[in-house]
Amino acid sequence: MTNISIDEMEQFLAQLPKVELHLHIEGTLEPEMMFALAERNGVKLSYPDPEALRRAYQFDNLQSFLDLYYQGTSVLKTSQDFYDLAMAYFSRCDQEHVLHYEIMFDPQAHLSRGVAMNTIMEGLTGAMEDAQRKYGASSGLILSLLRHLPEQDGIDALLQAKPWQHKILAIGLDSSEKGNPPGRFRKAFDIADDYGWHRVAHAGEEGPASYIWEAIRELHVRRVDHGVRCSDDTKLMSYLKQYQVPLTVCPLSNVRLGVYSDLRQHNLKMLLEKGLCVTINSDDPAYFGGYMTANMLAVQRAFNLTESQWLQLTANAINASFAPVERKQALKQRLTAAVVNYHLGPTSAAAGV
Ligand SMILES: Nc1ncnc2[nH]cnc12
Ligand SMILES: [Zn+2]
Repeated sequence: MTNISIDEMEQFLAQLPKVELHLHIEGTLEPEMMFALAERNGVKLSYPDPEALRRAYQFDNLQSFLDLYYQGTSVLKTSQDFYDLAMAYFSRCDQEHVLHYEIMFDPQAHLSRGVAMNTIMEGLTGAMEDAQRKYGASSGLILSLLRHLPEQDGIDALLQAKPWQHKILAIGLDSSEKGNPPGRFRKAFDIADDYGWHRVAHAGEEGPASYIWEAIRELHVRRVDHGVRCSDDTKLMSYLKQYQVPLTVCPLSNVRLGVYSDLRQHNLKMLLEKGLCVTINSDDPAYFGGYMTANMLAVQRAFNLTESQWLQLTANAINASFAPVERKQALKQRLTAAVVNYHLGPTSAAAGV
């Protein structure tokens, strides 16, 4: 490939088909929507307006973010609220050519406020079905347990999700990582196994590389959310490479939460070049300053990746997804067609060149 300019590379990234595998739907709650839902539901917020709230988004670490994130969920009360929240993200995905997304939700953050599992699930699944019809996108739901709470609280949430088990793709594990090792959630993950779900967990975001091992060995996770601390352990890096265990890396999140002081210090390029299955994701875009494309552009500005590295990152995300084989094939075809189209123009792509 010939060298292309920074502007051309940014255009290339903007039009590239994308797959997002690490996204908390509650983390897409933009301040404007938070205020609109607060008004609709009679909830009082502790900031005067969306701008003041946005100014408060200065985080020292994961916990300082989570404190605001959980406060934000207080405006989500009805199925319509969950529907509107999800639909806003899906519409954004359509604009950014995100063709497949696997979204996490935190039921315990809502059940504890008296919002029923049916309310959450009706809203989210309704939006997913409409997004499939309207945009042709495919999606999946990951029920994520809050690791700062006792395992039994998570098990109770899982039992309430049983009637919805066929609408959920995977179990996840998130929230405050330090001091909350994955091994504590073995029984909960066994229940998810009985439901036929896949398994993922946040590990090695702020917590040590040993939590990544633990998530793999004790929770049998199929992919690791974040996982960037794997670079502290060379044996672990070799394992992740050998078994192509996907890492759902979230660049802007890692900088906003102080995991890296600057994107140029991030290890994602090194991990990619060593052959690990790295993917790029947005985590909580309303809080961290950007959705998929913004994350990709920030990575490009920091690392000046090649086109083939971007194709690798996207192929990794397709392979790492829980989409059915036929859908993965269709996504790969869309990726190839978009690249041909970008370089040779739409006629060539349509002719199957
Ligand atoms: N980045 C993150 N880490 C852990 N838990 C989360 N919940 C929402 N975003 C999270
Ligand atoms: Zn996350």
